[in-house]
Amino acid sequence: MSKVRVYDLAKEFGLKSKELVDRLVAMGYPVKSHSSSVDSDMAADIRNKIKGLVAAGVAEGRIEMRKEPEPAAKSRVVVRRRSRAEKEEAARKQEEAEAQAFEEEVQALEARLQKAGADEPSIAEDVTAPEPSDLQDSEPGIVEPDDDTPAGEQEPAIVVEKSEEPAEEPVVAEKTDEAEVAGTADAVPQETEVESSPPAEETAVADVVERPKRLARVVGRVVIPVPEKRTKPTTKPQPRSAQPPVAGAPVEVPVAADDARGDKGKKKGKRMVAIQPEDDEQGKKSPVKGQKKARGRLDFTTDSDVEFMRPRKGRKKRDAIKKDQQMQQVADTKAIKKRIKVVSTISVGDLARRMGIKASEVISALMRLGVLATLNQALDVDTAALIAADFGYEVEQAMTEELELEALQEQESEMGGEALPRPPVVTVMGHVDHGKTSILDAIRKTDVVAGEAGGITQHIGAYHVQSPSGDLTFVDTPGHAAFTEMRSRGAKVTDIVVLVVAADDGVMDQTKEAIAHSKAADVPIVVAVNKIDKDSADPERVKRELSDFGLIPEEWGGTTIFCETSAKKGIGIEDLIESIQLQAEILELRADALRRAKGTVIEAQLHKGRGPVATVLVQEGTLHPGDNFVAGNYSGKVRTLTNERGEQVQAAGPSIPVEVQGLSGVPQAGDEFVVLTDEKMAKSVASARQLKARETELASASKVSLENLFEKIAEQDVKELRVILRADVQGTLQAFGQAAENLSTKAIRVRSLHEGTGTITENDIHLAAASDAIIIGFNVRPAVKVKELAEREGVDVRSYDVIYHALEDIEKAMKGMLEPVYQERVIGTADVRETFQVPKVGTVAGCAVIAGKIERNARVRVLREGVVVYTGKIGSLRRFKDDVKEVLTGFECGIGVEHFNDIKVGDNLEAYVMDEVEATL
Ligand SMILES: Nc1nc2c(ncn2[C@@H]2O[C@H](COP(=O)(O)OP(=O)(O)OP(=O)(O)O)[C@@H](O)[C@H]2O)c(=O)[nH]1
Repeated sequence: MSKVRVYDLAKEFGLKSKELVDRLVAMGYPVKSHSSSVDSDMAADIRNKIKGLVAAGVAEGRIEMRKEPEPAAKSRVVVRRRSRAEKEEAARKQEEAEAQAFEEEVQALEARLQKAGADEPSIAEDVTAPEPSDLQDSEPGIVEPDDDTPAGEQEPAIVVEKSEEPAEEPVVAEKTDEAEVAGTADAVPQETEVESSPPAEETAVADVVERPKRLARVVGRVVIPVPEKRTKPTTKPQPRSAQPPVAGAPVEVPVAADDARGDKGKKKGKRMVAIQPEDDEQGKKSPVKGQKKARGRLDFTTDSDVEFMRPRKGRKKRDAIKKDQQMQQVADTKAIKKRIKVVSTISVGDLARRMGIKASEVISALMRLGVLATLNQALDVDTAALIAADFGYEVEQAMTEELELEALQEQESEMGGEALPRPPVVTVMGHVDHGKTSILDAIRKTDVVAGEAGGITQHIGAYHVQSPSGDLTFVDTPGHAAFTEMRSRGAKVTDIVVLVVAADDGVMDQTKEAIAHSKAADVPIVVAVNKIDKDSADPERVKRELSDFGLIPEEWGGTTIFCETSAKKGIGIEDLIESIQLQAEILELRADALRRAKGTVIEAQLHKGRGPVATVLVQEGTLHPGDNFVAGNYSGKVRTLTNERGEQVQAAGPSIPVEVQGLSGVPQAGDEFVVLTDEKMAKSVASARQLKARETELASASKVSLENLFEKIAEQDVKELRVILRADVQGTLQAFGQAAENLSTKAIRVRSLHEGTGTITENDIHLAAASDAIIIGFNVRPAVKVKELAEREGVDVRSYDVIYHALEDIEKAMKGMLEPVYQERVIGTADVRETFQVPKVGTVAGCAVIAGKIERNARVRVLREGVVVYTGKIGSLRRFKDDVKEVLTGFECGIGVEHFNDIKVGDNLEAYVMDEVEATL
């Protein structure tokens, strides 16, 4: 009997596989995942039932989505929209409830308005004049009756409304006659569109809903004290009451309108109007006031703005208040010299130094506040301010640029257009020679565009493939080290990992590492069992082996998609691409293409002729030439955008990688790339970041270590102690892994993130740094380079020779009782270049000191390929024939190791001393 896969059924109905699985499970069908199979009878039965459901869903979707009719929507999309429609419905109801509350307030206010005097213009009178200036000012008019002051004195408040809340203006336009409103250029038609979409009876309700909300906000605004300086343009609001324009007022309005059009024109249609206002909103530093007004007006014309304008306005208002307060403070605080600027955190030691007092005094002050702090502990601005106040200092939050950027990002995500499906970003990983490159090549061959244009001509670290089975973007980083290094910089670029495993070779070391790295990053894996064309291929074995790592094939009841491929013969490549798309569908990858671009630097370099260039993967929005941006610590303006085929492009949307020219420096892979409103902002954010980078370097972020583990548990910073294990033999790993996990308590779980035999590698350090893990090695020692990296990254690397000691240390650390009395300090490393047999003495190693120094009295470890083969003391240290006390880097010497004669050429000798460590508080 033929079998049908669930995802094929899903495709038939245009449903998402996940959704269909959920439905089928709810209906009691024995399916587990999208690739479960059902026999043809059951499939027919399902088809019947689902047909009915989908039809109902379509109808429902249409009814609910009448506001946003979309031509030729597939039934699959309709089902998604249905749930959105439900959400909208809920949101609408909530709004109505809110609106009712506002309505009551408004009624009360209107009653007061009537009492206050008939001479003031009513709302209706206000809006009879269709001129933009009238529209702008009509809202403030509502509050005038509350104020008994003459017109001239009321105006400052009105001016504030105009400059702070321009977006509200069309609210009143809504209430005006349609014919008149049509005259107000671009501001109104779209607004009308929004309001006109609901059925006729709802429109009336909508009016009621909208109006009181805005009135209520206006009332709130009047309460805000208006600073004196804002009384300047007193004449502006006068034409509001349909009087002949007074000098000044009409000037403002045309400027506004012109600006709005001019601004649009400038963008040459690059961005849609929905984006435009955001652009402008950020232009708050703009010296031209009129511009701001125009922007506000534009804001409101976008149909989707109605929802999100409120929070933005709130923020704007708060910002304005904050600014005013800050300005007042400037005058007040000039007298106070004792000021400390803090970016985001300051260490206890630093704070003490800046106040010129002892660190212990700061620590005692913190204790009085109930905070137990160490010298290097970072204090946030608030805590630092509290402590500093005790000593007569003020702490000021520095780097407002970064905060502004945060606010901008928040706004962007709030206001953007619709989040639409985007292509998945894929990284291919696997063991050496299992066929990563071959699979990538095979996939690239399916690219329809590259096929026509002569293929991918340029290596830019990431490329986009448009295959008939769907679009994909590959991030072609060299292995998982780069992948994890980027993650350690906070960048999440990859959506899906394709794990290539050769069917004739099975799971190997790097396969395991790739699994560990993907899991730590929480990225789903699609397995490509490659080389199935080979006689020795055994795909079942690969499945069995991968199951041990939690990658269980769907046919065995798991959730991992396995594809059998032969990159060489082009078998299964289409299936692989489809599976990736399927996984992407499950992840519901979406992005808003209309907002300002935001992405991640994949790689960057200094090019001889072109200066700094960076490959950027756009993750949100659309990037255009001319955009001002900040990438890591550098700013810039996009000069050119180049795709993977070496062609210059005018736009790059979500999931599209492009090479960007126009940077002021070389950012790092994994740095965030954000488009900002203007060059000035980009520059100030970049310089603030450079400052912060310097500070952070000094404060060196505290990662988890056994020493600070207890502290971190107490602060609830850490819920699990992640450990990466390395040992000389497999048996130790198993024994320790098990015993360590058994140490888990309610407060903290011990979790082994990755285990491997052999020496500690740079990859281990990257993984530990990105995952906040510690590294424990048994009889293995990291190489000098690896050790330096660990120091730079602040990763705690501990070496033990007995499992019991390691377990004891972890247990003590968990209880906060770890008090190291002695701490090992490596003082130097030497390479063994030759060996000599000296009668009565034994083997002497002819060495070159490659790092630090070797001291006669030091202890020494003999390492062979990173594995400790002996630990003991230095027996003799000679330069030529003389006994010496120490030998420095770059010099040669003879070293004898006490009671050890098995030294071989190529061994490393690591000299170390044990320092006594004072017990910490
Ligand atoms: N028979 C067979 N050979 C394959 C297949 N895929 C790749 N190979 C061969 O396997 C070898 C290694 O393939 P690569 O694609 O270079 O493997 P890789 O994983 O990228 O290797 P590294 O870049 O060294 O990590 C090459 O000789 C390929 O021709 C396949 O499907 N079948």
